[in-house]
Amino acid sequence: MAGEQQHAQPAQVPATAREQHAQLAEQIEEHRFRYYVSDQPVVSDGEFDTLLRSLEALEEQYPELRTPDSPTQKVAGAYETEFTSVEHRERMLSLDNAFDDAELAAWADRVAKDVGTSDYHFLCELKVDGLAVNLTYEDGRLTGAATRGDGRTGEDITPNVRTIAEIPHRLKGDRIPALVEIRGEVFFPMEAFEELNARLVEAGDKPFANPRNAAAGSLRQKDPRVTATRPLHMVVHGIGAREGFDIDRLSQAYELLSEWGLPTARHNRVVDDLDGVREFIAYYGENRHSVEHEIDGTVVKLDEIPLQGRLGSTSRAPRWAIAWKYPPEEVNTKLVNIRVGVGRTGRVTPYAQVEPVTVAGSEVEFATLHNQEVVKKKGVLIGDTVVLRKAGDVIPEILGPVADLRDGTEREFVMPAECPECGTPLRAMKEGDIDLRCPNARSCPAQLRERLFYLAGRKSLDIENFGYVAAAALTKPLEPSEPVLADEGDLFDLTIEQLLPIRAYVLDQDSGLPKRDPKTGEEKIATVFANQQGEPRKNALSMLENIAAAKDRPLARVITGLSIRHVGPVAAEALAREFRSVDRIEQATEEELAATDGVGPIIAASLKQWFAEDWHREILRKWRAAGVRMEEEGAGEEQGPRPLEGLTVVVTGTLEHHTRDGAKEALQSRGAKVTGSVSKKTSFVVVGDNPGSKYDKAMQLKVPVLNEDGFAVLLEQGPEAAADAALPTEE
Ligand SMILES: NC(=O)c1ccc[n+]([C@@H]2O[C@H](COP(=O)([O-])OP(=O)(O)OC[C@H]3O[C@@H](n4cnc5c(N)ncnc54)[C@H](O)[C@@H]3O)[C@@H](O)[C@H]2O)c1
Ligand SMILES: [Zn+2]
Repeated sequence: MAGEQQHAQPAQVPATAREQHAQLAEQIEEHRFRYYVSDQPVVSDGEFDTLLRSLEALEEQYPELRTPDSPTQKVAGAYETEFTSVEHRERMLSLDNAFDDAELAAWADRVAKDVGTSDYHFLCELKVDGLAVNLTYEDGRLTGAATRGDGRTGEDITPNVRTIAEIPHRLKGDRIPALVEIRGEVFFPMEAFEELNARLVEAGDKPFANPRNAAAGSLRQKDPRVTATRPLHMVVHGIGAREGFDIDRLSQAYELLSEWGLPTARHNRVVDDLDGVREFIAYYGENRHSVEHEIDGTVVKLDEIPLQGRLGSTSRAPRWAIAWKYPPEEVNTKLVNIRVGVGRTGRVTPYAQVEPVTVAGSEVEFATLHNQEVVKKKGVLIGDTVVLRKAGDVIPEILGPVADLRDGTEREFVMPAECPECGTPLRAMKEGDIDLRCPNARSCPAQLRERLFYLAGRKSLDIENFGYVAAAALTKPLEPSEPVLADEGDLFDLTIEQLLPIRAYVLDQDSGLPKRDPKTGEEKIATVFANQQGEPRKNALSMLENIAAAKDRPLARVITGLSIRHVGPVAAEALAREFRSVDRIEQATEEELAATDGVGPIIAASLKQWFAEDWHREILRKWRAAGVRMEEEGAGEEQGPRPLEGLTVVVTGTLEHHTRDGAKEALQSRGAKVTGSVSKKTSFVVVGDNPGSKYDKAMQLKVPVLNEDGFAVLLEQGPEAAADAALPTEE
């Protein structure tokens, strides 16, 4: 017997290991209590799993420590709580995990060996991140609902579960069994999470750290009326005890359950072999966020129910199923500070600075907080331990605080009254705006820096060697005392002599904060444009060359570079196309601007406001004097004729001698309008290779179709000659 063995060789387990085991076990039990009973865990799942794995490793080394009451051997959750306990007819188990492909393959091998047939299938399911519940239906009526508890006995939460709209009080259809236990996961939708926390904070209650805790906390309410106000959902993922209901395959059972009106999963897949399983795992690893609930892994099950019985279960988990965990997207970290950043348009946004952590494969130090209202709604305090989430390519965000770890030193964030970069008092620009802005648009170093960086970027003038560090050095140097640029007006007149003496912080583009030396921790300062001998750096010289070359960029890019609110590349393109010069945009009335395709009233108003500022017009004057393009070639009355004026042309398919944009520009510069869809009003459709449905449409509507040769005729000789060169239309 195990007990006797322990007695026989007590010396084999060193006292330190025994002590370590006891300590770990106690910690784990405490975390489980916080997780399953208080719904307020203080460590992340990842940290918890690490503790549990350390315990397992210790027991691997000293098997005597693996007693039946070790946390590794039990389904967690046997606690005295305020709910009445209720016995499950069949045990509710946990799941064993596979953390890599070898563990998954080992599980599949064991199944193959023990199952005694080669005729079986794997059912792949998503692992829903919520809390497990058991529903008991007798003669089709919901007669009880319980949490998992220790797997044998759970908490009676029947009145609470009855408030969940998706869960039928009565099963519908025929073949309703005398008894069936339904197992599933209750979850809280991510979209509703922030709103719930906002409500809790406003009422002076503790916010939840993440949606999983919100689900558990909402369901396990003393007053079911509170549960009723929470948007809980459920996904069914198993069956327990049953009478008068026999079925061969779990996947088929789900179909039946669905007919009875139960919320079954939509993403399950039955596969023949391990490769099929791997594919499913890989697919949802990539598409984790295409699902309506949070998932923390996938669950692979033997689909044949009689074979499940043959494999049986351990004290904690079935042998016929295994969970594959995806890397956690949530970690706990300390909210060191809430800072505010100033954007290109002066918008001041708070963001979180956290103790650096690695999550979803990258190191995170900053997370967005959007605005001061969001900070309040999330209920986070500076100094809190917080749950940080980094999902895929999405910007890291803070979900909520771990309120149970507060020690009273945490403090509320107060939105500063003044711009952190230039000291100007902040204000909302319009009544009802949540966002505060720095009104010092012209020379606020932060705003000018962001504008310059944008102007030098891909979407605008695309100036190589002109990056964030240069933009910062030109606008907020340590030396000389005055920045070289007070606004973007003098950009094209910069000289190397002006640049050489500049010393400035080397700024990080994501945070706008000085980068630090990894060794000393000191903020980096550099003569950005000169080397140690005081000679120009190569980058500085090419930056100046590239600035000069940028004077000749197309008009639309110049307009984009002015950072006029709401005027991005698309609107700039529309403006350049319609007005063909900055002067004409300035002279146009608001109505004319608003009537332009792709512009509209908001942009029109914004343009009018922009041109009303003296310093803006001064920028234009200086740029013009420096030789920056202010009009499209061929613009203005005195310029050549517009031979294609009045024509509407569609270009489709791949042309040999023109890019799509090139073809468009060639047409537009001659006055034609280029559109994306063919109608009766279309004058010509230009087709290249693989033209697709637009070609068919043109044929249908008998719109003249030009191949590339015909297109050349149109450009060179005009519409009449082109009509003769059109392809024959089928009758
Ligand atoms: N942060 C903490 O302090 C803390 C404490 C305790 C536990 N935890 C976390 O809880 C989890 C461990 O809990 P566990 O032992 O219940 O194991 P588990 O959650 O890893 O797996 C078992 C559970 O998965 C659920 N499940 C979801 N989708 C399923 C599906 N399609 N088919 C079958 N079951 C499905 C079931 O409810 C089942 O009970 C870990 O993620 C752990 O990190 C965290
Ligand atoms: Zn400012």
